Amino acid sequence: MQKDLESILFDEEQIQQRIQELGKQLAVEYNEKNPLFICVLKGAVLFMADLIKRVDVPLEIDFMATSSYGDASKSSGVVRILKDLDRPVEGRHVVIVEDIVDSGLTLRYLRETLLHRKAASVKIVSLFDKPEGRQVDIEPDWFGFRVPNAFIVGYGLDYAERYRNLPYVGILKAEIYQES
Ligand SMILES: O=P(O)(O)OC[C@H]1O[C@H](OP(=O)(O)OP(=O)(O)O)[C@H](O)[C@@H]1O
Ligand code: HPA
Ligand SMILES: [Mg+2]
Repeated sequence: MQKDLESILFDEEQIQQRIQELGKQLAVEYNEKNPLFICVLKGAVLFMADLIKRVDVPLEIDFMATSSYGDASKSSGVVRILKDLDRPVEGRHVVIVEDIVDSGLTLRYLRETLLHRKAASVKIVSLFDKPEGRQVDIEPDWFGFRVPNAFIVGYGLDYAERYRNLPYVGILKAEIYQES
């Protein structure tokens, strides 16, 4: 699969090292708040699994699935909830765990939805931030790495559902998403 990548941006060790740092920061912020960490499926599944092991305070987890890219490399602009949370968030300190903030449309929708449901607080941790992709005004409260304005895959991030299982992250060759 590596032959489909133009370059590797972050290897396994760099990713794990950065997640450890983020975990420590989150543990300081959420000590004694019993936060609810919400994983935004599917892309954030690897990050969520590695992150929560590094947040050494009591917390709970839940999952939501959204889709706006489908099999494309550009957002459709419409965010759909494919799977909702199991339990109410009213009164909870919520941390949205994302793999990437690109246009920002997914996160804006999720943040508004959770605030509307009366969460006590809603903050965002994203492993990757692509500021040049932004279409709406939203920023993660914590992020792991800035990435260039290119389509990246690996470590949960897909193109047409592929490449999620790469343990590293890289830029997908343009010819791969232009051929289909
Ligand atoms: O900032 P945005 O432009 O909204 O892009 C970010 C979102 O897009 C991707 O999800 P996608 O809709 O592809 O679903 P997936 O996680 O199942 O791949 C990614 O995992 C983020 O959730
Ligand atoms: O660069 C990206 N790669 C994969 N999925 C994405 N969803 C938003 N941006 C990206
Ligand atoms: Mg996707």
